[in-house]
Amino acid sequence: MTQVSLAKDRIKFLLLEGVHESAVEILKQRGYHNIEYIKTALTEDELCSKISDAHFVGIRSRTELSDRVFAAAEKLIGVGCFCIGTNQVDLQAARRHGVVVFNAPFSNTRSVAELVLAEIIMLLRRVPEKNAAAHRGGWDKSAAGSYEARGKVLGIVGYGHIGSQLSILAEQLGMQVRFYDIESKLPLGNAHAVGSLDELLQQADVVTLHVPETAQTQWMIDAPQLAKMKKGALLINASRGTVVVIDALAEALRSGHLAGAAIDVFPVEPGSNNEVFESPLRQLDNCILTPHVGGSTQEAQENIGVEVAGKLAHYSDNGSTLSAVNFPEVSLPAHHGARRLLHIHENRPGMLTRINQLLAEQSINVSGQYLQTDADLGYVVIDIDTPAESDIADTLLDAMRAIEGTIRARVLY
Ligand SMILES: NC(=O)C1=CN([C@@H]2O[C@H](COP(=O)(O)OP(=O)(O)OC[C@H]3O[C@@H](n4cnc5c(N)ncnc54)[C@H](O)[C@@H]3O)[C@@H](O)[C@H]2O)C=CC1
Ligand SMILES: O=C(O)CCC(=O)C(=O)O
Repeated sequence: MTQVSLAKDRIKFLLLEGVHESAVEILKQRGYHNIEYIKTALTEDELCSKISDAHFVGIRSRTELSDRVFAAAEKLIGVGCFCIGTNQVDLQAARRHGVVVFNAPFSNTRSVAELVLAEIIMLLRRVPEKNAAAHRGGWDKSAAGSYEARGKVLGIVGYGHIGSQLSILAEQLGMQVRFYDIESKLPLGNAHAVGSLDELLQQADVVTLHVPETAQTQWMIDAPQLAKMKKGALLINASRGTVVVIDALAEALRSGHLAGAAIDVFPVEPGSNNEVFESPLRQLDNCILTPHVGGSTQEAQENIGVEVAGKLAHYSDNGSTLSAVNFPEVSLPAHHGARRLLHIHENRPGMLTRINQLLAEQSINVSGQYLQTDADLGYVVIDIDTPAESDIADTLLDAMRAIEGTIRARVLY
């Protein structure tokens, strides 16, 4: 499959799930006006049809980009996840199709940490139940089961960007922070690491989950783990819906083993605000339910829009894959006056030799060459000196396409 450089107005961006308008502004500033903007996620069938003429697609956490979608996306060269998680994208399939995937690894982390901090206080004070009762005309003025955050043990599972920021904020409230992470992490402030998930569950008054969706974190919190938590403890999940077994949690809340929970992410989430949200947790007043809004603040969304749209435009203009999540990373200087050839290939012996042979046969002077490979993918970028009126780059591109093992090739003018 090949892709030549196109005039910017022919490069189509398909933006889904209502990504922030800042993304549209950035793309327009960078000269890209062919933008289709859709507020919801699409089903796989809808997506397969919509994506067929798109060169870039922008999504959030709800859009599944499967192998089938990539197969239908014949022109696609880049994906922007306007969020942190990339579990909704088949990253291996993207590589096989020569599609680079970018995300925004930091921009919404503070927003999640702040929401969780607020939920800790609300749950400790039994606000969800009191609020629900008041809405029904009840008046539950009582201190029973209500506590200060000061002095309580906060157990953080996953001490990454969100977990570690929360750690600092919670210590400001006087909480004692312990965390469990599969990697060795520098404890911030007075926090300290514990050796196992079970240890953390047994010690914490509040357990909060900040892990990515992986095979290891899938259904990590089920009935046996909930049983290990202290009676009257609280659980917060703003990570991924597949980390907690919802039926087990509902039972722990119903039985009173857990005093409360705050859940932002669910195994199945509505694709748009017009769909009904179904969950056994809807019946439980001691559970704060939020519609996957941990990262949904104006600040975070605006910053994410700028960051991810900028990465997509940069890749389109310049070929740079710096900070891509599924591709060999190549950071490239501007290619003023040179034609730039981009070649994505299977990492086989002799690939670079064959490309360089083509250049030598045409007596082309190479002004820059950049190569990065990993186990099975190679990405080489070649700047060639050629007069502006020459069409040698197109000739070379055709020859490069013919090399066995080529996944995708482009030329930038
Ligand atoms: N609710 C929302 O709107 C949002 C949800 N998220 C979710 O939060 C997750 C975490 O975000 P960040 O802190 O930025 O990610 P991060 O990658 O900085 O940190 C994740 C941490 O979890 C650890 N980890 C991985 N597997 C583990 C396991 N099995 N047990 C214990 N620790 C494990 C990692 O070593 C890492 O330190 C994201 O992957 C995303 O799924 C992120 C942003 C917004
Ligand atoms: O805001 C969103 O759409 C998704 C946020 C999220 O879960 C993430 O950044 O991983």
